[in-house]
Amino acid sequence: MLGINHISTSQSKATAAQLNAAAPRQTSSSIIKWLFGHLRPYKKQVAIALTALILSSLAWLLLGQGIKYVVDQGFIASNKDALEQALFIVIGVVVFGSIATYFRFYWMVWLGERVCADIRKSLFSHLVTLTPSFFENTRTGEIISRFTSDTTLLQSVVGTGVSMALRSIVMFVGALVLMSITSFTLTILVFIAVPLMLIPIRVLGNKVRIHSKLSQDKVAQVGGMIDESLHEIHTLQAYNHEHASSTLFAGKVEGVMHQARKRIHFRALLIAIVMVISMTAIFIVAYMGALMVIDEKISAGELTAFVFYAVLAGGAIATISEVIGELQKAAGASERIIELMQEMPAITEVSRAVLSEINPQDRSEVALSISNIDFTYPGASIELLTPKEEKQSRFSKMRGKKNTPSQSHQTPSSSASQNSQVQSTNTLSSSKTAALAKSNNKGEFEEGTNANAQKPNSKVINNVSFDVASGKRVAIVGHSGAGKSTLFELLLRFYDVDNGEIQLFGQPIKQLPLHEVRKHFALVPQDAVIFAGSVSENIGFSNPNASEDDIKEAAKMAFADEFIEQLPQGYHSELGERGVKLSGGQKQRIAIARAIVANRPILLLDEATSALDASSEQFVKKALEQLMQQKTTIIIAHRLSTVVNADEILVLDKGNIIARGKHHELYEASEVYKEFVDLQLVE
Ligand SMILES: Nc1ncnc2c1ncn2[C@@H]1O[C@H](COP(=O)(O)OP(=O)(O)OP(=O)(O)O)[C@@H](O)[C@H]1O
Repeated sequence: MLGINHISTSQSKATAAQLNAAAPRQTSSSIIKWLFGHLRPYKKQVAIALTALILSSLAWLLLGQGIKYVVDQGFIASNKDALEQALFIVIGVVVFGSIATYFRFYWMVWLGERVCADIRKSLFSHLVTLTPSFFENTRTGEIISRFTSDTTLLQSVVGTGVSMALRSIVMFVGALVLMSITSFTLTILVFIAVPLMLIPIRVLGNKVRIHSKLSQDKVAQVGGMIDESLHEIHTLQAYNHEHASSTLFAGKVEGVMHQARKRIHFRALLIAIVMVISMTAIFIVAYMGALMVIDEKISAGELTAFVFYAVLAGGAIATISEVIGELQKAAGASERIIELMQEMPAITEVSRAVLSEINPQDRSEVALSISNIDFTYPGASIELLTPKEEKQSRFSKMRGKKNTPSQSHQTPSSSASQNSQVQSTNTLSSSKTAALAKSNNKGEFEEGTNANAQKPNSKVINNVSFDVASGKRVAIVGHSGAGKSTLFELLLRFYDVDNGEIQLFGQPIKQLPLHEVRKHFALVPQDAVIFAGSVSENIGFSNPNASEDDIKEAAKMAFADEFIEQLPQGYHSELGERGVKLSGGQKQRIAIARAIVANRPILLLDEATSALDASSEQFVKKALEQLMQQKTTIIIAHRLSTVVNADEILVLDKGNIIARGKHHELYEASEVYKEFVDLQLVE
């Protein structure tokens, strides 16, 4: 079956930790540069936010002077007029500060949201260019987590965190200056108290951070389990696994709770200790200040203003230390996002300058020409290295060389696939690698056997050659695991062949842009893929220029129009996630209509093996016939009628073409084909 649904939740997938291990570590400055690089297009908004931030901070600092005036000129001098005047000034300052705060808050949070939206957009655009091998080796849950929680973390840090930190820095410096002007002696006293406060902030803050990280990891595991259970709900329920899954889930949630308890404990302790130290320090400073007032060294107003500034400065320090923790978290999140952004597609296009396009007029008689191709899945051969080769491989990796010994025989043109092999080697978990090695060898691989002797068997496609003339129909038959779907993957250039060449209308596909190759193929996988969306959106998915009429026309040709019209909102009916509201045959007809709308010259069809009821079967058969009219078709055949009507049949066995010809010739000439037809093909 063609693995169109590449993202699965297989246990054997590499975790992000393994992915991260392979990626180069980011330095703090590169992370900051990357993050603030996203602010560059919004210089105007940054300027407004910063101006508002400075103005609002100055307003709050000015308030201290207002308080001093109230105390000295109003209270102490018992002057009602001065009190009234001071009241108006203070209210004016408060209103001004509040307006500036509005702008500061609005634009800072706006910038956070903006940066987050931009990062999400570019991350998604990048992810959809990565080749399937990447998604086979990375857990979906991890990618989703980078998308959602990591970008959300950045959003809150850029929006709120940075704003709070900047405001606190301005406040702290301003308060410090005003404190020293008000009373130098008291300022020195405060300076003795500040380090006392910083010690618990540093020690306990570290503990809080460690436990936050651990609890984030545990939350990610919970997310992974929800993702897996809900996607596989049918299997879960069919095996009455609800209770067992719930128990397992409860265990994981309790794990989060346990971790959270430790984090909360340290956080609460931190708050309590900082409170004791800061309040004690303030009271001691206030006491010393009161003594100075009695000795008439400073005025009562000055003391009040001083305490006000000391509280502001203390608050600013607490905020800064909190934000530093947040920034560290954000740095981790940025690093995880940057790693994803730096992940390169395993398939690389040759330089734009030498890329050509296929002119529809120049389409040659031969639509596809496949010559002597070999292919091994990336990473599949690593398990087959001899201990000596493994040692060499590790050594060359340590020295930064990319080639593993098993790749050294490859031609320079296969460098992209070499890169992908190196990537996957780095990221594949050992269980996956072992599984792959086993599957590729069809059980022939045994521990302790000579690895070199096994090497040829790891090839999924072995020296395959065939041509498909324009307008002809080629059927591929073979046992499960013979390599039929892999051939499709190679034609669509999801992977590069290790040796040999594939030509599309006379041009090597490696010389064509990827989109140019793929725009010549319409793919109908065995399991029809339905996206969450309306019927129209699902059919029109393959062609953004398709009109409503084109979509209806295609649905009619695919014998889907009738059942679509019976849906509650016809073509606008929502199909639900993965098309849960449709039957198997209906999904297939939607997929066929999608291929009709695409109107591509070559069809890649993977005939469904799942049994449909007789009338559905007939509809799907007729729909496929419509689709294949006047098209070049390669079809992975599971039905007798398909092979009987094919212009050529290729019999694939363990990656080799072992027989080819028309049905009646092969049935007579090839034992394997005869056996295959008799046992496997349905009427
Ligand atoms: N992404 C992959 N990574 C590693 N090995 C793979 C991958 N996909 C398939 N294989 C292996 O390649 C071999 C050929 O698989 P392929 O899916 O091409 O077979 P198939 O003939 O289409 O089988 P089926 O009829 O069961 O779909 C199998 O041994 C399979 O285990």
